[in-house]
Amino acid sequence: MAPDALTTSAQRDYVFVVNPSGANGRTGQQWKKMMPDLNSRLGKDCNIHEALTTGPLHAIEIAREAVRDGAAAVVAVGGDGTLHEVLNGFFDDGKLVQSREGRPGPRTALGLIPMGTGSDLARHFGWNLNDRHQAIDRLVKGHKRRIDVGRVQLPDDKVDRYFLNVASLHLSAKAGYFASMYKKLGNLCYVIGALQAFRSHENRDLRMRTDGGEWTVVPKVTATCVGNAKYFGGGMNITPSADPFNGGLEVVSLMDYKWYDFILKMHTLYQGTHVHLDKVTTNSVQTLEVEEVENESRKGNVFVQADGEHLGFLPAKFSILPEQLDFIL
Ligand SMILES: Nc1ncnc2c1ncn2[C@@H]1O[C@H](COP(=O)(O)OP(=O)(O)OP(=O)(O)O)[C@@H](O)[C@H]1O
Repeated sequence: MAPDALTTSAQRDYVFVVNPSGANGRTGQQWKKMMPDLNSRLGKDCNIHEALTTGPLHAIEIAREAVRDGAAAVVAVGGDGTLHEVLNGFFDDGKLVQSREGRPGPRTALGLIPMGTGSDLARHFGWNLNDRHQAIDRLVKGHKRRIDVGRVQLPDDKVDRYFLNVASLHLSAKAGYFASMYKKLGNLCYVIGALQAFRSHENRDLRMRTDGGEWTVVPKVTATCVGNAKYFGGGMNITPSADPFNGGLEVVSLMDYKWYDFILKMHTLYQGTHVHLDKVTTNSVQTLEVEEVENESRKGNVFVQADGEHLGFLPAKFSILPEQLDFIL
């Protein structure tokens, strides 16, 4: 990774966006422990910049500034929520952010040191969770691959949102919304979130269309999950055929699930075998649009999430943007 003579200083900048509150504060502690090793192994070839977030959405601003400055890489240090925010910093006003001077040369790459509660993207790649030596090895090797990015558009929200893992709607999105309130309890937060979401849940008929085709009414939807990668909810293999390098999204819908279905079939969600069951459909798409059925009395309360972050409510459009970024593998 020796810098060549034409490389500017900014093009050697590695900006680490650290959420000190991630994983109930463990991210901040682990980050401090790994700094000496990181400096000694990466510091001779790169300028290491540490940026601690001060609250929600701050990581978006830090990442956007770093990309504008032409940094070599922006590395999210934390969970999927921090990665989600850093990813969103690569985009502005519906487009990829360009470096200020439109400098030729290497584009800013996206990296991840997974230190969150769920760390579901790390599971997709089979990385050891919270293994800081392995994470530093990856950065030192610097192997990159163009990765697809998922996009969610909510008409009421002027800002598009981007995701790497899984976006979803209805029960799973509501469960994620509640789970985020119980992160102090570690992975148990997902179980409590699901129980709380179920209390007020009702399966709903929803209108959907894929790839700009005909609208159809899908009956009694419990949850629809749109995967760029496989995992959500701290290890559920919800979209088991999803691949962030194949230019498509895997859509999995659970229909007419009752509370006891989750108890009896929970293990299939972790194994990824639920897609072979009745009441589950799976589909490979480029775009999916979903809206509520007209004339329903209960409107406006179908939750939408991406990468575990609550985005809002239906209607929503999900699409794939192939090969958007260099991702450090
Ligand atoms: N300094 C901060 N103080 C409080 N919250 C923060 C801060 N910085 C970021 N956040 C918020 O913390 C949330 C969760 O962060 P993160 O994803 O890193 O950890 P996690 O939730 O423990 O892990 P995972 O998402 O993998 O389950 C994000 O939604 C982010 O907006």
